[in-house]
Amino acid sequence: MNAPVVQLRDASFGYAGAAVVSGVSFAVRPGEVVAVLGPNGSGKSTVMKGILGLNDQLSGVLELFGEPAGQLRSRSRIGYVPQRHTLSTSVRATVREIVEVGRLPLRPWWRRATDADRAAVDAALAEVGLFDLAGSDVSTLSGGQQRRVLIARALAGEPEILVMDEPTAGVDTASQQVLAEVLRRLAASGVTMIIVTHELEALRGVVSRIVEISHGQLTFDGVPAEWARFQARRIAAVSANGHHHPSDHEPHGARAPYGLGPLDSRANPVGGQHD
Ligand SMILES: Nc1ncnc2c1ncn2[C@@H]1O[C@H](COP(=O)(O)OP(=O)(O)OP(=O)(O)O)[C@@H](O)[C@H]1O
Repeated sequence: MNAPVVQLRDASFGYAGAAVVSGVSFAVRPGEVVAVLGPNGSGKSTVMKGILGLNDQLSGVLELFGEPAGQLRSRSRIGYVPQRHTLSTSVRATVREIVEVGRLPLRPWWRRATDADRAAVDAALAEVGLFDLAGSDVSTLSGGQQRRVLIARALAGEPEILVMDEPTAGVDTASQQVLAEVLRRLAASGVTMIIVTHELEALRGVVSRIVEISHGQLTFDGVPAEWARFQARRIAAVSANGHHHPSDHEPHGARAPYGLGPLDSRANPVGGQHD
């Protein structure tokens, strides 16, 4: 089997020396599409930023492409689509100009764009269905279209893995469906992806594995069918208890995702590790 693209072993990540997530172990293999689920504030973005080297790794192991992350020579091997990020309406740039930025890490600053750069930008625009809007001012695009511009910008760097933080959040249902279709096409063409999401339903058929982070810990790792069984057991546990007592550890206002009751660590089946 191919070496994992991402391998975490007992890893802890946080900010200013304080851990937000700890003891996280999972692997992402080539071609896998891993959804990262969990309640608000549970640490999903922190894990993503940890993989990208954007916060503190406090312990454990992070390997990228089979090597310790610190030895990664080219960050462009990882494409990142940040959270809840649309392009400012004050940006005066065309769709193509924004997507071209995704090529910059691949070429020295003094070198003009080559045919290969232009072809990669064209391919990225086509991949997200924005080729015909390449000359449009990004400020005239809808929120969903702007998300697709950001995905194209990441794809233009021809990354070996795409890390996306809530790519379908905050856009209307029709745009969400278009975005899901883009992700479905990318998945079908073998692109490895890690997708933080609250909208698993929109990504049905795209996601090949699910990882759940709850209260800074990994609480589930398995295929979608196992997740469905896990959720069914949770619902049964809630029904058996009659009602939900929020845990003392549950942050104020936090809810179990998808309206399925408390995140009950007793039902935790972590163990379907793929490393
Ligand atoms: N830059 C930062 N500095 C310090 N603490 C942070 C920083 N970013 C996030 N945190 C804290 O880390 C915890 C987890 O946040 P994180 O954004 O990883 O959660 P999340 O699961 O992605 O949440 P959401 O679903 O709301 O995006 C929160 O308590 C948050 O306040």
